Amino acid sequence: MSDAAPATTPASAPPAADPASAPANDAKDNTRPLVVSGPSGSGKSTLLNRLFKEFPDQFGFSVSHTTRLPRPGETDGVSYHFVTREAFDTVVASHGFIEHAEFSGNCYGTSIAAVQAVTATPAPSGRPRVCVLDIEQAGVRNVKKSDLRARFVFIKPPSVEEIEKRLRGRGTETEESLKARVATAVKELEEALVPGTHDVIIVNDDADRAYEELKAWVIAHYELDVPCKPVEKKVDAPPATEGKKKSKFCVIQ
Ligand SMILES: Nc1ncnc2c1ncn2[C@@H]1O[C@H](COP(=O)(O)OP(=O)(O)OP(=O)(O)O)[C@@H](O)[C@H]1O
Repeated sequence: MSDAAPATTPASAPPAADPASAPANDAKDNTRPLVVSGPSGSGKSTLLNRLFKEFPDQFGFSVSHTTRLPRPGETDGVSYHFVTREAFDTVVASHGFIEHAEFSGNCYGTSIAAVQAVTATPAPSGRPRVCVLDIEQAGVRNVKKSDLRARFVFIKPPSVEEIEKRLRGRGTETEESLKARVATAVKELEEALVPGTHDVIIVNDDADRAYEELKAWVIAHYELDVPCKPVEKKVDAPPATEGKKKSKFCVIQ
């Protein structure tokens, strides 16, 4: 892969000159799921964890379905929707899953209904929580076919070599699974970089810089409560108004 690409590549049409005539597609809408995809090792979890930490309770992952039995401490409807194979197959047959797969004899799936349910539990502001989908390319294609009206962010690694290095460093892969992930990454990158596939492409070369890019993009497309940071006092700042109720959050509109 080339290192020459700009850090952030708007993958959609350029913005309209007059904001008043901006397409409705650009309006902030928390009911639109945020799809974050990218090859294994590109840094999706790293960036999303930072986002969730900085904006607590304002994002949510959907609850997946599984045919495996609950483990001690797991709650149905919270950890997973624990279902029978028959019930799982019914959802498959009705095209109710965005993505599903079988691992070690158990089925797992992300349902469209579960994604929609996330917005039903509002954020502390009362606005809908933003449902985040961390999915693979096949899932991205299915979301595009659905009525979910999602927004698509692609996290691009600086190079395939860097993915391999990071996955080795993460220490979660066997040599075999590592090779498989790298091979999949090459294919995913080819497909994902076709213009129009994603709304924005963020190159995760430097985690701090990539996070700032992601955060700015998310704030521009969703209504979030931004926790206020203490502002440094300026010498000529006007005196604070006494008795005024202070809010914990600044709302970015
Ligand atoms: N910009 C970066 N520079 C260096 N290392 C990074 C960077 N971003 C993430 N990493 C590291 O790379 C490894 C893979 O990151 P992460 O687990 O976030 O990837 P992922 O895309 O979520 O992967 P998977 O799809 O397999 O879950 C982690 O060890 C993480 O700490």
